[in-house]
Amino acid sequence: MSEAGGDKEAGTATYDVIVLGAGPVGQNVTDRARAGGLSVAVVERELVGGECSYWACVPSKALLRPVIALADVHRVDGARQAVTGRIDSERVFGRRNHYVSDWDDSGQAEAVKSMGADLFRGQGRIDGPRRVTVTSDDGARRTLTARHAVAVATGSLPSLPDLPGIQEARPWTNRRGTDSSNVPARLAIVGGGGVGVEMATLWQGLGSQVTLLARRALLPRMEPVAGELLERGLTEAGVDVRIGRQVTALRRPQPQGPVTLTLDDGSEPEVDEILFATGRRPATDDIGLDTVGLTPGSWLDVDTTCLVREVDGDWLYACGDVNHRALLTHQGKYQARTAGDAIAARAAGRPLDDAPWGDHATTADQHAVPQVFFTDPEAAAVGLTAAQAARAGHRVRTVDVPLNAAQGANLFADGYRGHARLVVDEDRGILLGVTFVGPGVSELLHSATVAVAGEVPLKRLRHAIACFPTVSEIWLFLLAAYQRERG
Ligand SMILES: Cc1cc2nc3c(=O)[nH]c(=O)nc-3n(C[C@H](O)[C@H](O)[C@H](O)COP(=O)(O)OP(=O)(O)OC[C@H]3O[C@@H](n4cnc5c(N)ncnc54)[C@H](O)[C@@H]3O)c2cc1C
Ligand SMILES: NC(=O)c1ccc[n+]([C@@H]2O[C@H](COP(=O)([O-])OP(=O)(O)OC[C@H]3O[C@@H](n4cnc5c(N)ncnc54)[C@H](O)[C@@H]3O)[C@@H](O)[C@H]2O)c1
Repeated sequence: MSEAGGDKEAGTATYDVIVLGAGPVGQNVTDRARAGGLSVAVVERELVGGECSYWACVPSKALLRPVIALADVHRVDGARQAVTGRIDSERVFGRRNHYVSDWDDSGQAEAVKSMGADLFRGQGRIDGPRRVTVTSDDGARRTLTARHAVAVATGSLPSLPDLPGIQEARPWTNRRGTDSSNVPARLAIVGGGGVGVEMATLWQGLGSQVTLLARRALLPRMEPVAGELLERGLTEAGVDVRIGRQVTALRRPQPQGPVTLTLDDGSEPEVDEILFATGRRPATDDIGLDTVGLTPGSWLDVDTTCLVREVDGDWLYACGDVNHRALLTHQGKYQARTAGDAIAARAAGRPLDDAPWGDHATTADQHAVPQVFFTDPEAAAVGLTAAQAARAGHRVRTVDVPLNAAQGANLFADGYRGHARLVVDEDRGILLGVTFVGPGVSELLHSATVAVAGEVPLKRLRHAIACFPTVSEIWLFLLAAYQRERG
């Protein structure tokens, strides 16, 4: 009997729950299933901690923070004069290396074991209902059986367009974009979503001449004002932002030489590296989906408890990026906590609390997903945009206020430039969505998330007083503008 309660024999073992993938999401399923008294096996093929810890959220924010801190200091007279040198990219890379533990996952592997789970290193594949094989690097194969559940938390991979010359160009993805310790003199970035704009901010800040190619507006899933202010910020930082441009082909005749791009306007810019930030695909092509009637390489469609809809028997769950609900670590962890608790409840024969906003429901995935892009300015939003709310059939009123209406914003940064928008459900008198764009707004977002998820009536929000002189006082101006507009 292992610590986690699995019965191990030569090459086989049985657990209550098997978790595929030990990223932040897999670890949270594990934690909650263990808290529910279940034995858990966790299978990881690369690093415990996943993409988030080593090639996405953590290294990108470790690299971005010095760039944004420097920009913030330059907006404060008196402090600006004290900072005269250039950014020290070597030290910034050292900071990043510290936060990714030099790509050594032993600390996180220990954390998984300290939950009382067993960790299996290797490629996990579903092999029919409730069964998983694990093939380790040396080819050894084990078979694990789950009494109650298999939870897929295998994340996502970069999705690259099929362009002539793309292989020869050896493009960067989020991997080299976050683990490189060389600053390319000229870097082209394709894609104006979250990865594209954060990478443009950080590599321009570290000294590259960045060209950002976006076929549509920047941050197209947010309110248009976010993309507009960000385009202005990036341009002022020196990024060559080209909206509406597409790459049609690439050439890199010498492996160490420059890359020549062909654009749809016929121009042929030359760069030293090109980074594709053109979205994600599910990491499900080699996890045995065909053995349970699903299509390899597809996103996994789940119900509110994260149970995969198209599989019978209530045993297959999918959490995090792989279910395509919201490709964000915090949202995946929320799904994981919910699914882990639902697995434990089902295993114990307890009734589920899966009505909207119940303990076993991921209701926030539909109504209150918060997101922050750590750019300059920062872009932060929760819930629906005005366009999404109108499409969903709500009777909507939008309220817009420049963030420098709040004295706290001006004291935070001289010449503060930013914007706040409320999307109000006029029938219910509650907020459907909130957007803040400006320096330092990331920490402001949770106030909006509480209001949206809590469906706090606007009448009551008037009594939630923000301190003077903080940026949060923008709530006062937003609510006053709302009252004015309603007459
Ligand atoms: C550049 C970048 C920056 C980002 N920044 C943020 C941010 O600031 N905030 C935020 O909320 N989100 C951010 N995201 C999104 C975030 O990284 C993902 O939402 C998050 O990593 C999803 O977690 P996950 O556990 O589902 O997947 P992952 O973190 O991808 O982990 C999946 C794990 O499963 C393992 N695995 C896969 N297949 C198998 C298999 N067959 N067998 C065994 N193991 C397997 C993988 O090796 C990996 O360790 C960012 C993404 C990118 C690309
Ligand atoms: N701070 C954060 O929370 C954060 C940061 C980065 C990424 N993320 C998440 O990670 C996920 C992946 O981010 P992403 O930016 O790679 O994906 P994305 O889907 O957000 O953006 C990809 C962009 O690339 C464009 N695109 C797609 N194919 C293209 C092509 N052939 N040519 C030109 N443009 C093309 C799309 O129009 C889109 O605007 C997102 O869900 C994002 O929310 C989160």
